[in-house]
Amino acid sequence: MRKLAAGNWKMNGTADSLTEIAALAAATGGATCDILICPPATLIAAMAAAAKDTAVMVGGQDCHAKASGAHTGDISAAMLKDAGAGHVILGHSERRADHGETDADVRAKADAAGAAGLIRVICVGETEAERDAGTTLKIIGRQLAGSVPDGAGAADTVIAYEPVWAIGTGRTPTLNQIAEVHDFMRQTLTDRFGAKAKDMRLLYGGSVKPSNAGEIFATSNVDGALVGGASLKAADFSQIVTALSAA
Ligand SMILES: O=C(CO)COP(=O)(O)O
Repeated sequence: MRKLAAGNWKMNGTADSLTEIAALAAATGGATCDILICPPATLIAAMAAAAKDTAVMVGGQDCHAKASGAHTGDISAAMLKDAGAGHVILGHSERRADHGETDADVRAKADAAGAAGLIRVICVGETEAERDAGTTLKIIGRQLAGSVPDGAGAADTVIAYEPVWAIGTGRTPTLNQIAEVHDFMRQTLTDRFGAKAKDMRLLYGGSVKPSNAGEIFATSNVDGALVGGASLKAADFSQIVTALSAA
């Protein structure tokens, strides 16, 4: 399977940030993994233009479950596609927390994204309280069951495990903890989707940086990363891409 280094710019970036794309493309010329940047929606079209003729792919950070209509401020999957996105992040913990998105909401958005021909990057992850309570695998299992649509396959769906307590904190799970969750996700998805789940990319996200990327990418069933802060600068993200290419 081709691995995936994905960057989530979150609510960061303006037109002047687009210079990072040329720098990223130049620094990752020999990469053997897929490279994706998900900027804020305002930058998708311009980033897609800047990334044309490079290996860098562009994605959205959310979409609405409906195809069109009276939903002020929202963006449909078809609009993302029209702007040049090929992927969309769904169910990020910040959206689950800030906008009250449920597993059912995420699944409906994932269906809409699939119908529009976007690859869905569906996020799951436990809070610190859930980990402390020993319920991590139960939570991940519930989120996978509720958020991933029927019929999902390796070509249209990527799963990102992002422990909420590791996002933007500089804290990461131990490699054993990452392996435990990723092995569990592979098994859970295989139980549901059969052989198709073997090649479904399972990303780790949460305080990935150049200094820890190599060991994380060597961990069982880790097929790439979803990177926040360290994806904003090509100088950092290119090192993560290089580490993934070498893994
Ligand atoms: O939430 C994340 C990516 O979606 C991870 O963010 P950080 O890499 O900044 O911890």
